[in-house]
Amino acid sequence: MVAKETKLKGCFILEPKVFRDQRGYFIESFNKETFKRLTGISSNFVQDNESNSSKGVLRGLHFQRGEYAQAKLVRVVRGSVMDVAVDIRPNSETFGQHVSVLLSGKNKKQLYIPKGFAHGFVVLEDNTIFSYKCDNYYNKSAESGIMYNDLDLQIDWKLSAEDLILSDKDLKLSGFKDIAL
Ligand SMILES: Cc1cn([C@H]2C[C@H](O)[C@@H](COP(=O)(O)OP(=O)(O)O[C@H]3O[C@@H](C)C(=O)[C@@H](O)[C@H]3O)O2)c(=O)[nH]c1=O
Repeated sequence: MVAKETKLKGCFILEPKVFRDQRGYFIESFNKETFKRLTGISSNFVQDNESNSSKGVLRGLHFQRGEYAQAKLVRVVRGSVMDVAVDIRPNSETFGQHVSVLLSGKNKKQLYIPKGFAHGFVVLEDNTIFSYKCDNYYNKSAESGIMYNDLDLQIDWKLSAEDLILSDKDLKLSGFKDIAL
């Protein structure tokens, strides 16, 4: 496993070592000790999630408020996405900035998104399986989000707006300036 911090402090791209043989491949998708050694972060993941999406699906930008905030370790098992993490930590030097990373079943990259970020992804291939760990439980009443195309965030989602598929909930999210932090 190798890890590299992004321009956003505490947000890391990780690449597991891939063991290939005649049967296929093997990776350690998460190892608490290795993760701590490479990032300095003592993780305490308590929930694993998985979603399957068609090309054009955009999920996000999501976060949970206050004490329910979640750090996430995200990856793609099959297919590909462009994954986006937005720094919404009010006192951060990079407040409002984002990183975009191509995550795919092929490159096996992972993104560690600390608490205090909004997260979303756009799916680039049909039948994409997205898998992630969270260090806090889902809490419906603490759910919040930012509209994916907010002009202040300037995120290039790669696909044109008419090809995107969003949930009704995500189509009603707030603007970046209107989120209560
Ligand atoms: C996220 C989540 C959803 N659900 C339920 C609620 C709802 O009925 C159904 C689908 O939920 P959503 O539409 O919120 O799923 P989705 O849009 O995939 O939400 C996810 O998006 C990405 C970008 C994230 O960062 C995640 O943290 C999460 O917010 O699943 C849970 O039971 N547990 C969970 O942890």
